[in-house]
Parts: sequence; structure tokens; C-alpha cells
Amino acid sequence: MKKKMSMIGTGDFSAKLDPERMKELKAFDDTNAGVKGLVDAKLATIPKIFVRPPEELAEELKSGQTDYKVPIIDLSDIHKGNFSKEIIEEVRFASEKWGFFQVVNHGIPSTVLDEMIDGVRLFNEEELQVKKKFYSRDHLKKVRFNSNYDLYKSRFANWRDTLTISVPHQLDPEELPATCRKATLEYIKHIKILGEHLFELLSEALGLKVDHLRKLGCADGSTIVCHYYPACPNPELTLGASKHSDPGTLTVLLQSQICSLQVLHEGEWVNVHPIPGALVINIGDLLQIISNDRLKSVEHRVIARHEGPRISVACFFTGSSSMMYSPIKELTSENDPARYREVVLSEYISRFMSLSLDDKSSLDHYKQ
Ligand SMILES: O=C(O)CCC(=O)C(=O)O
Ligand SMILES: [Fe+2]
Repeated sequence: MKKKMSMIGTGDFSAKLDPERMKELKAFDDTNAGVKGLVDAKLATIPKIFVRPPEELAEELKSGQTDYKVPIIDLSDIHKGNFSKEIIEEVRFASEKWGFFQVVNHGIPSTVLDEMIDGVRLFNEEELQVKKKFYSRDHLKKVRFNSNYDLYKSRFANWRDTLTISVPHQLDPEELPATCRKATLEYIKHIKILGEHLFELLSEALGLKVDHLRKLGCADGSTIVCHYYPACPNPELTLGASKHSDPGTLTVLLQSQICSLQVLHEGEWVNVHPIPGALVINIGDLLQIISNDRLKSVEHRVIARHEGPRISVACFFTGSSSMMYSPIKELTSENDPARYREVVLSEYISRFMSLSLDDKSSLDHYKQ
């Protein structure tokens, strides 16, 4: 699996060197209008910068036709303090075998989820003049809107636009777009609490003390990434998001009701069907590293669709920027020593940002 990814994500950024492609990328970027701008212009065919070769897509299209089902875990009792053996076992199984699961009855009211999705929709469907003010590729900006953060590095652009909100706990609310300010602040409040519960559950699933992952700062840093996937005139030629694994410790994802997210399981692409009120949870590369490969960070991607827009909001828990991370001692032994070297989080994040989405092989890079 990893081998195939590194063949496709070659690290050869020839796209950078092709002047024709560069020109097209720049022209697209300069509109500040993203993919939504192309759709508004009623383009009949998607521009070349989004088109993937048929060989790659032939493989991509044999998907979603499998009997596998992403695990669904009912968290009804999670707020009572101690978790039942059954829930811990379900989380352990899902995180070790799938790296992905959906949670229901997680305690976040569905109005909070619906309003977040609506807020992202309103922002993206706002007048271009207003949206443009947020358009930026400067990673140091806490709130930034753009299309394809890796536009100039990836081999193919993805059919989506994204509003990114970094370190939301240090945010002045005024920095957020007015259209989604209230909904985002409310959503962040809830997601933070759920994140802490999930790290407690994962600690127990690993056989550690309930606060082990929390003490490592796993729930400390986070980035909220709001994606908008417009309807695509040629979904068979492109993707909403290239296959990748997430870099952080854990991702909590809210998705609207169009089924496009797929996870790679036992060599097959499995749909992550939207369930009203549910959230999708997946293990990131950093948690695979600190769990010494016990928990799995699994590749996933987003298919482009004729229907749209599809909206999703990912909360990436990134770990604490002041920490160095390495495999947890209790999870290593003489027979199973640490499989990864120490990760300095700031360096790890910089490395991630310097690559394209389908080029992330943090695991291989830190393997020892
Ligand atoms: O939009 C989605 O469903 C997935 C987004 C995703 O994988 C990501 O932001 O890393
Ligand atoms: Fe992802």
C-alpha cells in the first residue's frame, strides 16, 4: 500500500517546472475564486490542471463496490466518566484494523453540526469580494481561504476549496468570516471536549492509563479545515482529494450528506457513508508513530461528483507544538522495540507543509 503511494507520489515536482502548467495554475490562483469560481463561470469541461491520467483513474473508479462497512460506534455513555469494556474494545478494533470509524450519540447536538455545515456553505457562497479578503497561501495566517494548499506542488489539482483555521483557541473571533463565525466558535467548543474523550478512550484501548495521551498533549493543538467540493462537470476525470493519510494524531470529520469519502481497507476503497448526526474519526500518522504501529493511519480520498456542493469540516488534532514525540515506552518491548525515531513536532509540521497531499509519507521518513 505504502509502496504504491510512493510510486504515485513521486516527490518529483515536475509540475513546478512545466511553464505551461505553471501559467494555468497561476491564472486559476489569481482569480481568488477557487473551484467554485469555475463552476459559477459555467465551465462545461474542467481545466487541464485538474485532469488525471486515465490509467490512474481506471484504478480509482473500481471503488465503493465492496461488502466492507466502516465500523460505527455508539458513544452514548462516554460522558459518564468510565467507559464500558465493550466501547473500549470497539475503539481498539476499529483503530487497529481500520484506522477509521464513525461515532454516533457523541454528545454534540445536531443543531451545532448543521449550523457548522451551513456556515461553511454561506462563506463559500458569499460574494467574491468578501471571500477574496481571506484568500491567502500564507501558512502563518490563522484564518486563510484558498483552493488546494499544495496547488504549486501537486501533480493534479483537487476539485475543492478550503477555509483553514489554525490554533483556534488563540483566535480573536473577529478574525473569522462573519458568515460562519458563530457556528465555528460553537463547533470548536464541542469538538475540543469530544477530542479529549476520544483520547481517553484511545489511551484505554492501548492498555494505558486513561489520561496518558492527553498528558502527551495529543488534544492540545488543532487546526480546523473546512472543505467545499462544488458539483463537478467531469467527475470521472478528477478527484475531490487525492489519496493521503492525515499527519496529526487524530482527525474528527463532519461531512454533509453526499457520499464521496472513501477509505482504503484490505486493498479496497470503502465508502464512508454519511449518517445524519455522526462524525468520522480517523487515526493520523503521528498517533501511529507514538503507538508504535498499534493504531493505523490509513489512506483515504474524496471522489468528485456531479452532485454538489459537498461540505466537510475536519478537525486535525496535531499534538502540542512544544513536544517531542516518540513511541510510548509501555508499547515497546525487547521483542518489539521503538519503530520510529523522535519527532520534533514543529519540524514534522514544516515538512508536511512543504510537500503535496499525495506525497506524505511521514511514517517512512521517521522509521528507524
Ligand atoms: O472531505 C473529506 O471527507 C475528507 C477530507 C480529508 O481527508 C482531509 O481534510 O484530510
Ligand atoms: Fe484526510
